[in-house]
Amino acid sequence: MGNVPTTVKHCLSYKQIIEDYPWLRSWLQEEKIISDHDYPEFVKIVEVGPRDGLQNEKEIVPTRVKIQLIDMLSTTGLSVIEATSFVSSKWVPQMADHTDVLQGIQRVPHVRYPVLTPNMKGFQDAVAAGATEVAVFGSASETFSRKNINCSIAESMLRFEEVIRTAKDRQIPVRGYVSCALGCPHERHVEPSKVAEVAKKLYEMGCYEISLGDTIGVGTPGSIFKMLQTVMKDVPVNALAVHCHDTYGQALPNILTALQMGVSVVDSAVAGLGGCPYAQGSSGNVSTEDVLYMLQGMGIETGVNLERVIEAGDFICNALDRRSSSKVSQARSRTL
Ligand SMILES: CC(C)(COP(=O)([O-])OP(=O)([O-])OC[C@H]1O[C@@H](n2cnc3c(N)ncnc32)[C@H](O)[C@@H]1OP(=O)([O-])[O-])[C@@H](O)C(=O)NCCC(=O)NCCSC(=O)C[C@@](C)(O)CC(=O)[O-]
Repeated sequence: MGNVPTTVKHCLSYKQIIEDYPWLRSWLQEEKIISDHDYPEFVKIVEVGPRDGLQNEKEIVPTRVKIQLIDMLSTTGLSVIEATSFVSSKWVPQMADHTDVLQGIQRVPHVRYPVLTPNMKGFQDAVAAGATEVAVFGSASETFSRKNINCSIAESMLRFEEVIRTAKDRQIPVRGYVSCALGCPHERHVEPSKVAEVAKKLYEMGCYEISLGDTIGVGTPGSIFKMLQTVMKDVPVNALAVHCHDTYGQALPNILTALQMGVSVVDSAVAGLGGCPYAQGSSGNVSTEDVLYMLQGMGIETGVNLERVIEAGDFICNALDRRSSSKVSQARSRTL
């Protein structure tokens, strides 16, 4: 929220005043009365651990473990937990139990459980299994699109169009992903204009939110700034989310940059699990615990209980017999 003196904060709706008198903002910033950045007051966390976090695990994680993880996450205050994906089990064996997972979890009111659906088959299977929200996933890189979903970007858009249209008829919300938004494991550089083009198409087709994925975690505050600046010309900022992997340790600074630009939806995975099976060498997602700790420190609301997320992280790390990638979780276990 920035550094607003208590008197200003308490006696006036300063945000409203700044909206009514935009010239006041620069004066307040120059006088250091408010921060140079207008951070969102609330950030929605989209927990992708059970899907993005687990899809790349070599050993098949037992279905009951996935269900327990989702059930634990459901008690943390998270409002969105991506549960699984309805993709080919030949391509991603770890997600073969999608129906059992979706039907086995205890759904908590006000928590949404979206699932990935790359095409009509995935969509139909997901709906038959009880999905009430889905996500399509495209790419800004032609090569990654072919390797990940076995079709060109243009073909993927035709597939998604059908999924989105059918979902709309059934009043099922659709989220859209754009992978390789800051770099591709095959083509390396990806032009921000290409990211904007794909994001715009998904948005115009009816996706309510577009998640921009740094699939291989190569982005920096400099590159995410340029990419978001370009995308924001075509898609309103309140429809954008960032999805950062932490390969180069840049995920938190990248998220901070996105927040400074007005983005208020952040994807993250409990315990920093994850990696994409079609992006060799990329590391896990930014950990939910670390994002929450940063947001708490900035006074930004999320509605999510950090301690409970740490417990869910401990549970899944024990089940996988691995140390959490979350710095916050590691620090907490050292100080216990
Ligand atoms: C997209 C497909 C399915 C196309 O797969 P395909 O082989 O090109 O599909 P096809 O239409 O040619 O059909 C071939 C066979 O697959 C079956 N099939 C067809 N569709 C489905 C389906 N939905 N579910 C189950 N089976 C399916 C279909 O029935 C047929 O079966 P057969 O007759 O040979 O027995 C395949 O390429 C696939 O499953 N890819 C996996 C993609 C994936 O899950 N990637 C990881 C997630 S993306 C990601 O992690 C990035 C993200 C989102 O997190 C953001 C970021 O980090 O940037």
